[in-house]
Order: sequence, then structure tokens, then C-alpha cells
Amino acid sequence: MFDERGNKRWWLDVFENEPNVPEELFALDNVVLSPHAAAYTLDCFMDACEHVAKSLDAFFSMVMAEEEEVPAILVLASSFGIDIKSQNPPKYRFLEAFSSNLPLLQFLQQQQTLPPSVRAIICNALKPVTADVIRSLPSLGLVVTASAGTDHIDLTECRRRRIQVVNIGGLFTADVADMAVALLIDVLFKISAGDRFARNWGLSKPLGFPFGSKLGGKRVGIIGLGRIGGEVAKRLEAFDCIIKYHSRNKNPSVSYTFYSNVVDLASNSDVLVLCCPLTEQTRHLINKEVMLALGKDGIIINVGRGALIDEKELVQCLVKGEIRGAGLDVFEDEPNVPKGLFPLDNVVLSPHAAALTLDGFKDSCEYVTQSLDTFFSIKPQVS
Ligand SMILES: O=CC(=O)O
Repeated sequence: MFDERGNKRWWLDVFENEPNVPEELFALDNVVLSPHAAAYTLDCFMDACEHVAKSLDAFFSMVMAEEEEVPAILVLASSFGIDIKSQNPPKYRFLEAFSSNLPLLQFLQQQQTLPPSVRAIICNALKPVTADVIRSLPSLGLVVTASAGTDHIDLTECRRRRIQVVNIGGLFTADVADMAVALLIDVLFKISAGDRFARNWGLSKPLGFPFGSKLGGKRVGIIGLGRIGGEVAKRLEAFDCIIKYHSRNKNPSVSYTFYSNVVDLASNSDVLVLCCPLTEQTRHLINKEVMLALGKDGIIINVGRGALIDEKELVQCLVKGEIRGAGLDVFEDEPNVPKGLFPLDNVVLSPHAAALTLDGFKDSCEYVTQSLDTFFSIKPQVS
């Protein structure tokens, strides 16, 4: 830049240490100073405002779209979520893994879903949620199990990842207690065995069916006097049974005789009803020693978990007549039932069906829905 006499002049709009301008420049005639104002026109300022507003809009619409994305729910147990599936607009995207034999990651790929999109799992007692499953889903925050038991879920991994685990609580308590009583009555009165017999009865075998046994007066040892055990006790008291129990702790609010030792309880009972959860402490709690203590007239009913009993020993004791019978709703390696039980007429088998009533199923769908709604309505705190 030159002045009117052709001398060179400097125009400086920016400075090294703004807003400080070097004072030496103030005395110089060949310098024009400007306060970093090259873009300070009204038009330019309006354009800049528009640009900033557009950038903010673009950013926040992307964030909102991400937040509003329909959460993907991995459904391991068949048919859960049926009531919420039909909602419009859909609240959740159910990925029905129970209907596929593919390994998890391949299944998700087939569903065009990235593992981080899966935020919750719905399962039941028959569908394990292993540490491997949990580790493959980095955004998993909730596991809802349509069961009272949670032994099929890797709780250690869930705790480590702060994944919420919701079970069905007491929803099935009465059904499971009813099933325990039904199995006991079946074993004592030989209802299932009688049904098989009656279908081939004919005139040729009028007296071939063995005697059953009364329920009233039986000494019933309940193992696990929690919600279900308590309901079993209540029902069997009404049948004039004598109730005893073994639990982790003595329950001061009941008058039933407490046994801290399972072998002692078995020696003083005609029937053992297993209602406790499966833990490392209760695995194979019912071993050969307990069965021999129960004795040849003893009956075992299991509505807890299969692995509470040493199944191999159970088959042996039943075959040899070292105990009299068993009613089993649960098995150690479901859905595999020990084949050694099949030919035995003193055993009643049920496919983990205590909670499989139509009414109970509707209730559990509702419960699962509520659990999802609660979880997804609580936004994480921004820290
Ligand atoms: O087995 C069924 C349950 O845990 O509810």
C-alpha cells in the first residue's frame, strides 16, 4: 500500500499477542492499524450467524436421531415381547434369535444389526446368557429373564459391566408350588403310571396295578423355605402333612421343624421337595448319602433346578429301589433328560413346565414389557 506521495505504507489487521498491539507502531506514520476487523462487516456477520445456526441444527438432529433410534432387543426365549411387537410406531426392534441356529454374531449380521445396537436381552431359564454372549454386546444394559431363577445368567459378568438383571420375581410362585404338589400326588397315587396301565388294561390284567400311597400324614421335608417353599408348605399342611425344612437360615416366623443338615432332614422325612435356588453351595446337595437317608419309601420332588440332585445317583437309587419314586420338573442338562429314567414307572417327568400356563405366559409378557419400558425411559445421567 502506498500514500499519496508514493511512499510505501503498511496495513496491519492482526497481531501476535491480540488484543495487545506493539506500542512502537503507534508513533509510525507509514502504518495503518486495524483491530482484527477484516471480516467485521454487517453482511459477513449475518452470514456467519446463519452458518453457525445450520451447523448446530445438523449436529443436534444427528444426536437426536441416534438417541431416538429404536432399541434392538435380543430375544432368546420364544414369543416374549409379542404384545409390544405390534405397536406403531414400534418402540423396540425384536431380534428373534430363538428361531435361528446361527451363532450370535452371524445372526446379528443376518439381521443387519451391529452388536453395539443391542441394548437388552430377553431370556428364560432355558436360555443361558453366558459371559461370551455378554462380551459380544458392548452396549448391553439390561437382561430380563422370564424366570424366578437367575442361575443361567453370568451374574459376575453382569455386575462387572453394570448390566441390570431383572427376573420375574414371585409371578410364578403359586404355579410352581401347585406343580410340586401335583407331582407328589401323581407319584403317590401313580396317576401317570395308572394312565399308561389303563390304556392297556383289558380283562386279562384286572389286578396287576400296584398300590399307591396316601398323602395325609406324610412327613415332608422342604429344602428352601423361600417364596415357593413357603407356598408348598401351606398347601401340604392343608393335606395334613407334617412339614419340616432345611434352609440357609432358620425362619423364626414359622413353627415347622428346622434341620440345619440335609441328611438329618432326609432321615426324618418321607418326602423331600426341592425348592431352593441353584448355587455353588446347593449343586448336588441331594447326593447318594441324602437319598439313602431318605430310604426306600422316600420320594423326591424337584421343582428347583436339576443340578440340585446328583442325577446319576438318583437313577441308580430309583433302579435299585433305594428310594421309592421321584417327580421331576427340572433336569441337570435340559433339554436332555437322563434316559435311565424312561423305563421307570415310579418316576413322573415334566419338561420344566411349572410356569408354562397360558395365564402365566400373558403375565410374564406384561412384566417383560414393563421392565423394558422402565429401563428405556430412564436416561443415563450426564456427568
Ligand atoms: O424355572 C423357572 C423359574 O426359575 O421361574
